Amino acid sequence: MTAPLPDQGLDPAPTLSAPRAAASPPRLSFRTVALPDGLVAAGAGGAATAENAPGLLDLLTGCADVVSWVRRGRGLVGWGCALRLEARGPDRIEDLRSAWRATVYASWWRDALVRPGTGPVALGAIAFSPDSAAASVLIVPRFLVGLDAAGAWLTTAVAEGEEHPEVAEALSRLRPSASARPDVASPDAPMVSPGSLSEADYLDAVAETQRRMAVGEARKVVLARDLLVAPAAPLATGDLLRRLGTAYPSCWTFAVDSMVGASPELLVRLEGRRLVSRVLAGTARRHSGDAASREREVDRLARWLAASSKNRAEHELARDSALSALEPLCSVVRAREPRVLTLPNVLHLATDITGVVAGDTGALSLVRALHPTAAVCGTPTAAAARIIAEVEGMDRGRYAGPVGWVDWHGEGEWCIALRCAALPPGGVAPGAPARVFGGGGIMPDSVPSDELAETTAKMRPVLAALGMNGKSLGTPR
Ligand SMILES: C=C(O[C@H]1C=CC=C(C(=O)O)[C@@H]1O)C(=O)O
Repeated sequence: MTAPLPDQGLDPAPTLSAPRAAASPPRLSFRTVALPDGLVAAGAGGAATAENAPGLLDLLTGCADVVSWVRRGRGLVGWGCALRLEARGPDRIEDLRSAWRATVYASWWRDALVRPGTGPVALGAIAFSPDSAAASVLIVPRFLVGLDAAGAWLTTAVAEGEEHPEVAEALSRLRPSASARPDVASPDAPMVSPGSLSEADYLDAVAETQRRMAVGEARKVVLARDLLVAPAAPLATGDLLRRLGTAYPSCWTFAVDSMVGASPELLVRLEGRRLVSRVLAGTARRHSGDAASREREVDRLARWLAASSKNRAEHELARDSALSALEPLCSVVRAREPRVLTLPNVLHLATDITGVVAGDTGALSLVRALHPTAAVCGTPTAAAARIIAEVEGMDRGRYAGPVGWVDWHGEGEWCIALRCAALPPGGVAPGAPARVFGGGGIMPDSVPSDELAETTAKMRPVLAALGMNGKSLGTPR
């Protein structure tokens, strides 16, 4: 008998509204067990190593309904859904936080490892705007495999009273299914069509935003656009993730509720009482070329970026917004001097922040305080959010919202959902396009055509994973 695909044959998950779950929490049972050494390996981006053990992202080969949180080959991947909590509106983050807390209190678990990511864990994706039609969600996967420096584990989640699957059965689901199609890149280019705004509309939106900034309405506004991209052949979400993880190993390769991407921006990680955050804003676009010219280009761009007054001012506003959100919740918080972060497609100005939280503040409370930073909204926040709503012409859904995971005592790791796409249910295929997002901070002295090129450069990770080659991607200006 062939093993079923990991996301096949599982019962549909119960979906609960977060306020309902907070009032009458579901009772779940979790079980975490250590996995034998060598079963899963930490390949660079989550893909197989020389020893031939599958990487975390290899476990998702051919799968559609998956969750992922992988960086440098370590993290969490899962499939199936034991519980889905949903929230909407201005209180969506607090509603999810209290529903998760109530669920944890009502649940039971066995976890001999007690490490970050073991025991009860939920992965979440939160809408950028309180007015979004998209649900903000926390998902408890039925099977979750984790890998850290000390080894791998498996957590299973079932309703109270149900049997946990045998470890052997769960392990059989870990092996990439023999029936899964190998990930072969299609020779044909994907179909690309404009999303909510054409390129010309986006340039108009930038001009309108700058006009409003000139009369003092805001100092910085982050504007985004979307593209609809359908690959030439069906592409499993797991395969898309593996391509992202391999090309962008230093980013967080995420998948939650059909939002997939490789984000470089850490909104907040809370471990014990210590937090870490990495604010990104200010961008230089990389071009292609041979290895030597790429190296020279990185040096030149890094010097240019560090000296650019427009990018420094844009960065400072994002950094200040994160610091002022964190300060009231921390007994101490410190920011380093900005540095340049180099990624395969772009360079960013980056500020690393560390702190110690006061009281029993959890990761979701920090997320609520931080979102939206001026890296994705602007300054002042309310004015920038209003301009975005009026000028951008689209519902961002979960793009630019928080994405990450939270554990049983409120610790976890959250990024901003950037360099990402919203996939149709069931995954991308010809006729079923992904909605790919890219944005950038507009300043009074921004050059609109540069901002447009920057959005394309930021879409490159996902466009390339969807099969657009260098030529069809164009050379960013
Ligand atoms: C809004 C995005 O990027 C943000 C993060 C880093 C640099 C940014 C910038 O330079 O504009 C943006 O603030 C995006 O990737 O869609």
